[in-house]
Amino acid sequence: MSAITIQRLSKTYPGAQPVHALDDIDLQVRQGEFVALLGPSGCGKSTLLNLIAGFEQPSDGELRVDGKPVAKPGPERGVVFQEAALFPWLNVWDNVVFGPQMAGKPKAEYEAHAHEMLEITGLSQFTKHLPVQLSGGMRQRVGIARVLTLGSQVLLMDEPFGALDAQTRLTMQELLLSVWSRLQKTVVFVTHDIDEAILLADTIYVMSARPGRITTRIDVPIERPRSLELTTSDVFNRLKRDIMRQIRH
Ligand SMILES: Nc1ncnc2c1ncn2[C@@H]1O[C@H](COP(=O)(O)OP(=O)(O)OP(=O)(O)O)[C@@H](O)[C@H]1O
Repeated sequence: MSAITIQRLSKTYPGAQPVHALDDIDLQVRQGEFVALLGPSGCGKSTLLNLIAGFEQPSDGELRVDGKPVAKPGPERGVVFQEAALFPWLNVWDNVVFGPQMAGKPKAEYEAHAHEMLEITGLSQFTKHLPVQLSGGMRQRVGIARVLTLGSQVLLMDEPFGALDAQTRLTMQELLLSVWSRLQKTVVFVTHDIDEAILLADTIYVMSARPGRITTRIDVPIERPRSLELTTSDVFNRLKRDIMRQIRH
């Protein structure tokens, strides 16, 4: 069974001038697959992600995660935004365990897991730091550790590295590759950066604007494990040229 099944999905935002944000979207995401949604600003990438997250409801069509229709947000679908919305008065540890604590889980059920997720995201030495004491990249790591600690099998990432400087962005892409290969989560990753999509994803869906549609599906024919050096290879550049051509069309 696919982790995410989307069929003939459309979304129109109502209003005096309704916005037809998505039209006739078909998409299947396998368990453990890394999918990138790539397209220009306004093509509906965030709308699609918000529908999968359950923040919005489709106007038409079907959307299932693990076979069940999505009716509302849930802990099995963790969302990482461009800015990690951390509680500024809580330290890293308390931010990361906030979800399981609020869900009333006993410490024994989440503590060891939270420590492991903090280790995987390189935060073990920073558990007592407040968000204000961390860089943007470190705050995003906390955001990722938090959804991993929640136990979400599906990670929905909306330009999570879009606000970071170029160097930090590369470090975070490497971190995400390593987290993904260790934990085999299903990831839907929104970006308008072609390099980022090729480096990270198994499959890239290219979207066009107004109304947002999927124009092309690309299987990234690059073996894993992947590293940043890939981005200067011939196969990478050929694929990048192809995608740029398709986006221009
Ligand atoms: N809540 C809303 N109400 C009305 N229109 C909306 C709403 N959210 C998004 N839209 C519109 O839907 C269209 C798609 O927006 P969306 O944010 O999904 O695109 P995007 O591809 O993620 O863009 P960006 O890369 O700039 O974030 C845009 O025209 C946007 O203005």
